[in-house]
Order: sequence, then C-alpha cells, then structure tokens
Amino acid sequence: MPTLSTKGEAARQMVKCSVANASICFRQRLLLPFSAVFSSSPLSMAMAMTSSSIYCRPRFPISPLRRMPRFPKSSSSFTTIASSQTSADAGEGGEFPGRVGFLGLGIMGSPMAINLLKAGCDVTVWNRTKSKCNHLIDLGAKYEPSPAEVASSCDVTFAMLADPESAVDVACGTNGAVKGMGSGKGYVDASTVDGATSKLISKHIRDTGASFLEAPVSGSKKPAEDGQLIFLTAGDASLYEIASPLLDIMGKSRFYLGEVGNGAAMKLVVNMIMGSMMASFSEGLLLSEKVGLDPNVLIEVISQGAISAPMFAVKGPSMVKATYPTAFPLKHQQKDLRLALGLAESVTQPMPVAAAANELYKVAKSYGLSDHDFSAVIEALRAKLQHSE
Ligand SMILES: NC(=O)C1=CN([C@@H]2O[C@H](COP(=O)(O)OP(=O)(O)OC[C@H]3O[C@@H](n4cnc5c(N)ncnc54)[C@H](OP(=O)(O)O)[C@@H]3O)[C@@H](O)[C@H]2O)C=CC1
Ligand SMILES: O=CCCC(=O)O
Repeated sequence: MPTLSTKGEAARQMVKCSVANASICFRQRLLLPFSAVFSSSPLSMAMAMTSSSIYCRPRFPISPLRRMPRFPKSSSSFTTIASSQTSADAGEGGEFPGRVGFLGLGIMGSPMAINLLKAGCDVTVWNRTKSKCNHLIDLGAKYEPSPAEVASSCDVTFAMLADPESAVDVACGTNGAVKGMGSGKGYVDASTVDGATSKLISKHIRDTGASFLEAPVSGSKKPAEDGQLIFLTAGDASLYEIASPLLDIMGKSRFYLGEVGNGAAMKLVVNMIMGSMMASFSEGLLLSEKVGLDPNVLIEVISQGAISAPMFAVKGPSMVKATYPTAFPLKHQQKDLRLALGLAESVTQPMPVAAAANELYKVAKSYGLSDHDFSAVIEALRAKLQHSE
C-alpha cells in the first residue's frame, strides 16, 4: 500500500517499526549489520520490515508519532508521510549503516549527494563528466570510475539523470549499474522518465536479485539544496523502507505509490501541469505589458489570489527582467511534456492545453534556450509577438 511520509515524522518512524516499543526496536536494529537486514529477497525483506530488526538506525531521536495525514477512501491507493523537520535537524545520516552510491551530479544530483554527505553518509559518486565529482570528493565522497563499480561497492545506489536515454544507459549500458548489482543491493532512480523506461530499468535491476525503486522528485534546485524535495516513489516496498532515512535527508516528504510506473506517471502529470502553467503565465505577463499594465503589479495581484503559486512569485520578477538563471532546464520541461503527452496517448486522453504548451517549449528550444531555465519559454512568445507587430 503506497504511503506518504513527511520529514521528521518520528524518524520516519522509522520506521514504522511495527513494534510497539520503539526504543527496543531501535536497540535491536543497532546490533544488526546492514547485510543482515537487507536481503535481496523481497519476501525476506518484507518479513524484515515487519519485524523489529529492520532498517538502519533512525537518524532522529525517537519521538511521539505525529498524526499521519488522512486521505479519503478514494485516495487509498497511496500513502504519504511528511515532516516539518529541515535537513539541518535531520541528525546524522551516517546512521544509515550502508554505503550509498550516487550517479549523476547535475543541478539536482549534486546538492542531493552533498546533503547525504553532510548528514554523515558514506557516499560514492560517479558522473559522466568527471570534473563535476571534484567538489563532492573534496567534501569526503569516494569516487568510482563507472556506474558498475559504484553499484558494486555500495548497498543502495541512487541515480539522477537527464532523461530516459541516459537513465537506461547508466543503468543498463556497458559498465552500467546493473553489472554491479546483485542480491542484497538496491537501486533508486530519481530521474524523471516515463513508466516504460522505469519498468525496463527495474527489470534489469531485479533480474540480478537486487531491489528497485523509482523515486522522481518534485522540487527544483533550491529545494534540492535545502533537503526539501518531495519523493514520488514506487517499486519494491522493502527498498522504500530501507532507503527512507536517505530520502528524508534529501526531502521533506515522500509518497509510496505502489507499482513501478506510478511514480513516473505522477511526476509527469505534475510537470505537465507546471509546464502549461508557466506557458499561460508567460502569456499573461506579455499581455499585461502590451495593454500598458505593470507586469510586476500583475505578479503581486496573482500572489494575493486563488491562483497564487510559489512558482509565479519566484520566477515572475526575473522573467520581467528577461533573465533566466537555470534551476530547471527548459529542455527537461519539454521532455516532461513530451513524455506526459505519451502517457495521455496511452490511455487515449486528449491533452490540447499541454500539447499547445509543448509546441511552445519546442519553439523555445529551437531558439537555443534549452539550457536556460524553463521560464525562458516566455522568449518564444515574445518572438511571436514581435513577428506579429
Ligand atoms: N532541475 C530541476 O529543477 C529538476 C529536475 N528534475 C529531473 O531530474 C533529472 C536531472 O535533472 P538536472 O539535475 O536538472 O539535470 P542536469 O542536466 O543538470 O544533469 C543531468 C545529469 O545527467 C547526466 N547525463 C546526461 N546525459 C547522460 C548520458 N548520456 N550518460 C550519462 N550521464 C548523462 C549529466 O552528466 P554530465 O554532467 O556529464 O552532463 C548530469 O549528471 C532530470 O530527469 C530532470 O527532469 C526533477 C526535478 C527538478
Ligand atoms: O521537474 C522539475 C520540477 C521543478 C519543481 O517542481 O519546481
């Protein structure tokens, strides 16, 4: 059954240890080596999860459980856990008693891995462009020269890659992570990909006897730096539980959504909405200017009403100044719209708004804006406006 968790929530309650006496559970866990509690067999892991001997040691002091969010019956296909603790409160990630691998140190992967290091985790990194590993190595990370070697030397390996192609290549290609996976290990893919890609990677990982969790994130560069991401996970529930202390270092909440593909689908629906919102916001900013209004006042008006959103408040002022410091690259937003349209196609759902937005991002890419922030999509509209004048 899928779950949502919020940071701090009694150390993930860790643990939801189904043991009434949390302190006993805690002590017992401390005595067990990681390998003893992380068998690759889904059955044994599931059994471990329901015993008092599961998981790594909590990173937070055990405290009374907060009331879990309640969802209407219709929402019973998932569960969530959330916490108000910041990553600074998160205790020592070194209490995760295994080695953590991290593949992909881009805008998101780098701060995520840094937070694991800062929390005391034993982290080994790899990135296609090796120089991006240097800062992490300076902070204490180990380095391995291929995804296979990272996976082979770690208990749980995270991946945060650009797109479906790179996610498959890093997992399943020559010297890919699959080559280093095996019984007792876990692979957590946080890249935003489509469900079919995630299932393919999952199959290759699971064929080795290892466990797989897809875990795309909501939240951009700043939430990644602040340990405030939202994880949308699906796959092996046992790995979800084992990896939760690590997810809680990097994020503020986590959803467990069941079968592989559900996390990817949730992420694509969210980003489809976000991409359309940004396109519509761009049109509004330009229209306000065109009719002689101050777009900064429009941003203020929006911020006080029902359609207020952090995204408008954060991105709006820089869009007015026509600056687009990259937090979420435009090429990734267009990729997500494309994948969301594919998802809709698979269930024969028309998506006229998202399709129109996708076209606009494609135009923006053709103007060389791929690596700018996705808010630069306004430039595609600006250009259209100039042509029409
Ligand atoms: N930025 C954001 O706000 C958010 C992004 N996401 C998603 O997270 C993922 C990562 O995003 P982000 O960090 O912004 O992206 P970046 O473009 O900054 O980083 C992409 C990473 O993928 C690696 N990569 C790309 N192609 C290949 C390849 N063929 N083989 C091996 N490695 C490759 C890059 O390596 P190299 O350094 O060598 O280029 C880099 O480590 C994407 O799926 C994105 O959609 C999710 C939430 C928010
Ligand atoms: O995939 C990128 C999402 C960005 C965000 O959630 O702010």
